[in-house]
Amino acid sequence: MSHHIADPVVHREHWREPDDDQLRLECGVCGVWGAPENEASSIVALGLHALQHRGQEACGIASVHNSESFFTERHMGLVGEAFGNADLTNRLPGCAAVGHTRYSTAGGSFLRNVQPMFADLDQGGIAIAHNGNLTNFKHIHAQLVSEGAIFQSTSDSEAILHLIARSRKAKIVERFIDALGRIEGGFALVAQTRFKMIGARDPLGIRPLVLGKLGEAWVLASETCALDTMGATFIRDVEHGEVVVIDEEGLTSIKPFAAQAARPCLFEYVYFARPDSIVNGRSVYEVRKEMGRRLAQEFQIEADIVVPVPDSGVPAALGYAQAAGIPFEMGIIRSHYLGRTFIQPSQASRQKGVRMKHSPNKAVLEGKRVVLIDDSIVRGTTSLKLVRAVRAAGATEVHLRSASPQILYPDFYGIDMPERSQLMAATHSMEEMRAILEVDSLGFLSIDGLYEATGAGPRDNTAPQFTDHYFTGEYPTRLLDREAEEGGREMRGKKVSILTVNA
Ligand SMILES: O=P(O)(O)OC[C@H]1O[C@H](OP(=O)(O)OP(=O)(O)O)[C@H](O)[C@@H]1O
Ligand SMILES: NC(=O)CC[C@H](N)C(=O)O
Ligand SMILES: [Mg+2]
Repeated sequence: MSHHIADPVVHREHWREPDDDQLRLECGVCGVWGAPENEASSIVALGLHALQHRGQEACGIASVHNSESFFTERHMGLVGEAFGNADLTNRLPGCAAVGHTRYSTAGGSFLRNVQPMFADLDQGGIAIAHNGNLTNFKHIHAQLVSEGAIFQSTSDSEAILHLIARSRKAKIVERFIDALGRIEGGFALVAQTRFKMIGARDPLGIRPLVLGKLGEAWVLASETCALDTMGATFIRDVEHGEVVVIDEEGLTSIKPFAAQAARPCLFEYVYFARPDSIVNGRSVYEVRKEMGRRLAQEFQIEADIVVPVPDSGVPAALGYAQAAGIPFEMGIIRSHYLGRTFIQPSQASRQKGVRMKHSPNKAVLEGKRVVLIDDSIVRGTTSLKLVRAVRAAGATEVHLRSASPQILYPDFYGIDMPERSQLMAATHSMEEMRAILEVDSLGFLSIDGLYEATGAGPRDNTAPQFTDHYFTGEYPTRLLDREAEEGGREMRGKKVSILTVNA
């Protein structure tokens, strides 16, 4: 028997469209507790605007009114379209609210997967917003479904709600923590119950979460740039493995996991976070500039101009230009009217998208030897288009530099990084890449150069300061679902070779 439902993917092999394998962004989460009457949702909407770069697929806000009623709105599309210029005081009333801006990593892009997700528990409602990806979702899902759970979505985040609902503990915070004990992977969570806001970060702190204050109100957000937009003051990072509970009593910090060293995600510095954010105490802008400076030291080259691939390549190019003493020029102009990643369902339309997003600036490129700087090269689609465009605009030489090392391995913690077969550096040698990208020379920042740029010193190979699995293949956790697919092969801490890399 078959019946039509909007999302029939749960029991299929493909958890997303087979061709939908673009490097995607992250989700953004934020929440406020104790805001003036009916203002919480407007404050959260501001925070979500600032976190738009972390996800452009969908967004939502859930508010709590009078510690009694929950109001939720979930929309496909951008925050501005959903919540901009609107009076939210009636639509989403209350002094507490939580919000989410989504890029899917588990489950397709449609309304039932949009967050915050809400459940009515026996103690009252709970709304949760999740940034990250659970590495044991399929395992938990199979177990819950066999016990009779009925999932309303195909998103991994819903599993957390089921686990909270099924916990035998008495109190909501205990049930929340009970659920955290069952999930694995990367997560930054912000939840609202009738009386409390709860924030949590995974045991390694892979995903970011910061705490702030706005007058008397407490604020949680993925990045400090959201605090700035909301008008809140940064208090501190939520620590790795920490649960913060905010209610009438104030803030309570709980450390429910076995203590271990933090391993935040290095890619927040490379690409995800907004340059004006402070991540793990370091300015993202400064780190990116330093990546560029180190890139210039690692590869010295004669050139006339340094050109960034906007947006995220800009600070590294600035650092490079300053260190190399070569003028920085905006040789590529980026359209303001296209999203950060112009996701298209096919490779052909993706290529067209890259063409629409960036245009060469002939006036500065003509007759010049160009160093082109991007933060990362994933599939190579952006690079090849731009190299051709820069040459067509009259550049005499093009030297391409990536301000991060070669991306060789997929991510399972909230970055929708493609499989190795799609990653250019995983399937080609340096010389092959140079030839395919049609550049005079090609260079990638070393892993130590990247670590140094963060201010953390060189990579400590026995206890790395960050998780850098996309560069090294060393995953900081076990990967239950993936390991099951790989026939039970342990992947944690190992150099994983799913496909052979050409030297
Ligand atoms: O090798 P590729 O598969 O083409 O992917 C790499 C590109 O994707 C990212 O930019 P994106 O367009 O997502 O965002 P940005 O505008 O913030 O740079 C990244 O900064 C690279 O430019
Ligand atoms: N990028 C993310 O953090 C996504 C969150 C969640 N896994 C989802 O797919 O909705
Ligand atoms: Mg880019």
